[in-house]
Amino acid sequence: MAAERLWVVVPAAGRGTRMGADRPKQYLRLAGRPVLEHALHRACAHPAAAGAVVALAADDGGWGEVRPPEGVAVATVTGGAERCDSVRAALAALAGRARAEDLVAVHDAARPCLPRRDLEAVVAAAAADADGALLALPVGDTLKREAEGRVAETVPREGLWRALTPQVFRYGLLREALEGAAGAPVTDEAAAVERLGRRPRLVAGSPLNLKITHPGDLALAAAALRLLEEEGA
Ligand SMILES: Nc1ccn([C@@H]2O[C@H](COP(=O)(O)OP(=O)(O)OP(=O)(O)O)[C@@H](O)[C@H]2O)c(=O)n1
Ligand SMILES: C[C@](O)(CO)[C@H](O)COP(=O)(O)O
Repeated sequence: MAAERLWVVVPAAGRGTRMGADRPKQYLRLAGRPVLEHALHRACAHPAAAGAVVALAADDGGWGEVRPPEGVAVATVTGGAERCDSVRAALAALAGRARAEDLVAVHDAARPCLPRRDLEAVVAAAAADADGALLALPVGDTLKREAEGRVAETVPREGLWRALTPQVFRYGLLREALEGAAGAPVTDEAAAVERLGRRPRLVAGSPLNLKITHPGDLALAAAALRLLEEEGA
């Protein structure tokens, strides 16, 4: 990859309500360290990483426990009501430092098990594609739509993928997309970019890169992290 510059944005301003823990899930412990620390370090483990911005809740009480990644300066910004608002705030904080042609990787604080090879693959894909790229997984289960606790319909799964993160785009494109999507119900960066008529590339990622969302996910993430660390991945 030519001499690209990569900025890392980590939205970490959520409440983790679906987790139902005694603190926001990004501050639960995995291998003795905050979930957010694992996610941040793994998202910054790319040689082109020039800096990172982490979006925190206004009343965040845990950031002080997070050790900074080596060799990557990390700034913090106050996040917003929705994930897209937090990412938008982090992008605004990069104004004046990030050039329009720089790459930005947005990675959930709730995804602590990002394999290095997946980070490198999605960044390389975005560097080679003007529409950007995101890690994703093809749906492998039969999908049902629920209504009142029963099956309403079976949803055809052909061609369906689950979006993961990092999602990687050129800074100028991503800022334009998210500014233009203000108020729209976009739940990931790709959806905002798609609204501009772009078609980001899907990069098959590891199922270990799960988002800690529900109570059972923490144990899964602990097992996934052990696997990654055993493999040196
Ligand atoms: N206003 C928000 C909402 C979410 N996030 C971040 O976006 C990521 C993915 O969001 P999600 O899994 O939905 O986290 P929460 O919103 O905390 O979870 P919940 O919906 O269960 O409250 C998380 O790292 C979360 O911290 C954020 O930065 N700002
Ligand atoms: C960005 C994301 O992780 C891709 O699957 C997902 O959209 C986050 O959604 P959430 O509802 O904010 O967890």
